[in-house]
Amino acid sequence: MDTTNGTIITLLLGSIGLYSLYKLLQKLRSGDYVRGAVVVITGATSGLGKECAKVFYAVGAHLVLCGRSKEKLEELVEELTQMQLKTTQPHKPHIVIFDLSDVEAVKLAAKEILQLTGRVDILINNAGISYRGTILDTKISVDKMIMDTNYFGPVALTKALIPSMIKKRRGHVVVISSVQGKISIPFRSAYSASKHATQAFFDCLRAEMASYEIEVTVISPGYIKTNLSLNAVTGDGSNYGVMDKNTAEGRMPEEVAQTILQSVNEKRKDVLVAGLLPTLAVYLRTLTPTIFFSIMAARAKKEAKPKSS
Ligand SMILES: NC(=O)C1=CN([C@@H]2O[C@H](COP(=O)(O)OP(=O)(O)OC[C@H]3O[C@@H](n4cnc5c(N)ncnc54)[C@H](OP(=O)(O)O)[C@@H]3O)[C@@H](O)[C@H]2O)C=CC1
Ligand SMILES: CCCCCCCCCCCCCCCC(=O)OCC(=O)COP(=O)(O)O
Repeated sequence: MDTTNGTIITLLLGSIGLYSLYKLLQKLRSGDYVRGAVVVITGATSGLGKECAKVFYAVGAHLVLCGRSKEKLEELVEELTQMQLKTTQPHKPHIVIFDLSDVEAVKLAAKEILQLTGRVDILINNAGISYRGTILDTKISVDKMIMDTNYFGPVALTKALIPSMIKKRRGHVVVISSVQGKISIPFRSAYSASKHATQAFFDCLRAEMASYEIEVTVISPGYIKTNLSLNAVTGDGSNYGVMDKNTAEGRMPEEVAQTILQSVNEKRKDVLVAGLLPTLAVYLRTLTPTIFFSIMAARAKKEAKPKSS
């Protein structure tokens, strides 16, 4: 081995060593960020929200679990308190019940949260509902319901809680958007619009909060194996009630919850949690929109149900 090769190998090993040390220090420091932090999670009754509750509880967060069903939240608290934890002092989670689509109920819930805990360190806006339908056959009341739940609810909750973060000059707002917050696919108009609005609002919030040391993380997952499609609504407001193949074959919610914890620890700003095709689709939409629009039009044509007359 000549001197040049030797130097290159030494530099390479040195860099790997330094990088590993940096990652280790980051991991050690990040443990403190969530341990003991008051973490509010919406949509904790099911799917991704429930898994976030488990993952954040396991690292010592002081949870406030939000949802519409008291029974399901109480079951989750029971499940959490049965968990064998490495942290010495687990905090008993609080539960707060409200419907996110009702802005007045959201404001009251925010007050209740602050009365219970005195502060919020991390807010995870996770709850959401999806939809299946054609634009022409979808009632405007359904468009509004989706926007109320997926957009105005998280916006109202964030607005009500963020002044308490500003006072403390500490806080982190996370929102679970979707790949569909970056690209629109056919027959998801209301859902996709609500997620695009979410992306825009929280990008703006990030800029406005930078001077207060408040972090904003937008998470945009691809398909996750949850009840999202089963709970989706159709254009007339009825339940869709189907476990879609894409959803059933999606990522496991516990894996996505871990990514969310890591993103919070690393104070990441915008996180796409998706496979190759959706990721390419996001780039295609930006770089060559005409091609993307043609692919979507072909998809709409292929998936459209034939009209009976
Ligand atoms: N699963 C997927 O493929 C993907 C999901 N996402 C997003 O992840 C988030 C979590 O969804 P996921 O876990 O998959 O789906 P689930 O249907 O399993 O969970 C949705 C959660 O949102 C709650 N929720 C719905 N409507 C309301 C409301 N009006 N008020 C209060 N809570 C409400 C539900 O509560 P309740 O039990 O009361 O119905 C439930 O806890 C959503 O924002 C979704 O858009 C993003 C990308 C992909
Ligand atoms: C150079 C080659 C580029 C090829 C690009 C082809 C484009 C392929 C289209 C891919 C579309 C991906 C859509 C992903 C949608 C998604 O992951 O949504 C997540 C959700 O929020 C799921 O909600 P839903 O209610 O729709 O189940």
